[in-house]
Amino acid sequence: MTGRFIAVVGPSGVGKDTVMAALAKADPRLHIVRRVITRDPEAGGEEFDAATVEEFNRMVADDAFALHWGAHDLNYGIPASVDDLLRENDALANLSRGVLDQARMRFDDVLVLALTADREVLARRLAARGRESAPDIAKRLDRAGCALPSDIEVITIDNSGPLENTVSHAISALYPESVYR
Ligand SMILES: Nc1ncnc2c1ncn2[C@@H]1O[C@H](COP(=O)(O)OP(=O)(O)O)[C@@H](O)[C@H]1O
Ligand SMILES: O=P(O)(O)OC[C@H]1O[C@H](OP(=O)(O)OP(=O)(O)O)[C@H](O)[C@@H]1O
Repeated sequence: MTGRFIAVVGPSGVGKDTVMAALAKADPRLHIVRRVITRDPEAGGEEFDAATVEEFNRMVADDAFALHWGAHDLNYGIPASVDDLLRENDALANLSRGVLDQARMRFDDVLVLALTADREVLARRLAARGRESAPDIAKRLDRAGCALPSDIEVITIDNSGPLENTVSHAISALYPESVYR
């Protein structure tokens, strides 16, 4: 594998999916990993493959996932086919902070892109996104302070400001040797 597995992490509403989409649009070296989620296929937001809990459990039993976890009463999986993508490309995956240690064991080259924003910004963005109910938003905000492992390479970027700033900062940090824009 020559590509890097770039785990995009941060609290709910910080902008992980939005930043990933903007990064993939801005730089052809970056490819988004499409997740399998036990979420209503009509829920909106990121593009994902919807599965029922039964289908998801079958995929776990069949070793179809490189990584999988549970959060927000949902199951999430990174398909094992990510290995094909990593043969030639860098891959961006929206990950739980809770599976970073597992990611490090599963992939040769893992880099963490940690996005941050103030709690007020998170609350405003989650309300504006409109995908979750008020109690679900409150639960998500309660996880905003979740810690990262200390012994892993992390690029931390504040996404409180304009998206373009986050994108140019991230690309310079991911490809410091290149002037590509
Ligand atoms: N830099 C930004 N400036 C303004 N709004 C943003 C920015 N980044 C993300 N958003 C908005 O915040 C909301 C949450 O973003 P999303 O990508 O769904 O976050 P996450 O995947 O981390 O939960 C979305 O409505 C998105 O359009
Ligand atoms: O353990 P944590 O680091 O808190 O992350 C928990 C989950 O939250 C995010 O999911 P999802 O993209 O569904 O939620 P979000 O869009 O609200 O961030 C992330 O991808 C994890 O699946």
